[in-house]
Amino acid sequence: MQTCPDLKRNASVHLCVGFLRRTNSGPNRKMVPVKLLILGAQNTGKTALCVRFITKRFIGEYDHKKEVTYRCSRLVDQEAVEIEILDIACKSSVASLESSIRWADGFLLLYSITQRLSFGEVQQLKKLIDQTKQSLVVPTVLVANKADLEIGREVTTEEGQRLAKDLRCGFNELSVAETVSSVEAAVFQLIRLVLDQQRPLPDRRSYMLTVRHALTRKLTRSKTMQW
Ligand SMILES: Nc1nc2c(ncn2[C@@H]2O[C@H](COP(=O)(O)OP(=O)(O)OP(=O)(O)O)[C@@H](O)[C@H]2O)c(=O)[nH]1
Repeated sequence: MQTCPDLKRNASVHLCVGFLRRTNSGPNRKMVPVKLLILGAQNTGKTALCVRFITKRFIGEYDHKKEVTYRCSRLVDQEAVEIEILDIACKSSVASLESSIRWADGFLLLYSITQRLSFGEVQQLKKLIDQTKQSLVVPTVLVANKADLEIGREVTTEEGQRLAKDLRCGFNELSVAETVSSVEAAVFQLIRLVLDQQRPLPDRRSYMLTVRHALTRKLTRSKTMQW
């Protein structure tokens, strides 16, 4: 296993993957910014997931003292997306946690299948997210990590699926250590949820026009009746 003690030493890490070089999108193409926050109990693999997504490598141990913002650019369904993932310090105050929640557009909620306590913690975290965001729909994906440690499993896949349904989240059970593709799939699923929420409703304009016409007709009719 490789160690990476410096990753959490810098307040912000800029790991920009060469997206523009790999695609035919020109430099003038407008990127959509998407801000993600990864949350979960200690030792669930939050930093490992971020580093895996950004670098495709699994690094065993990290220094956990400071928060880190990971940055990269990816194409998601032909959309150029500028991604920021905030991995906060494990001993953050509630005030700083709430401020990070306000900053983010979407949330990765991580628990470890070998740690039942971490499963309980994601429920508390989702409650705090909903209270802080005060929005009916908050893009969130629940990630059950360490699926390679079947022998130490304390949370079943069905329990994870049920919780995701209750919390109205996406769900992925995976092993950051074993597969990079499932990590990418989970992050992309969240990005899609964020992009969907940011897109204007396709029929919002026509709906507004319909309402306007109906109101105009009603006003004209009532005027006619008055005269
Ligand atoms: N077996 C296994 N170990 C993993 C997996 N993901 C992470 N780990 C290990 O779990 C430990 C914790 O991972 P971290 O990424 O440091 O966890 P964290 O949630 O960022 O921890 P804190 O910053 O303390 O909250 C490390 O030893 C990782 O190597 C996985 O999928 N399988």
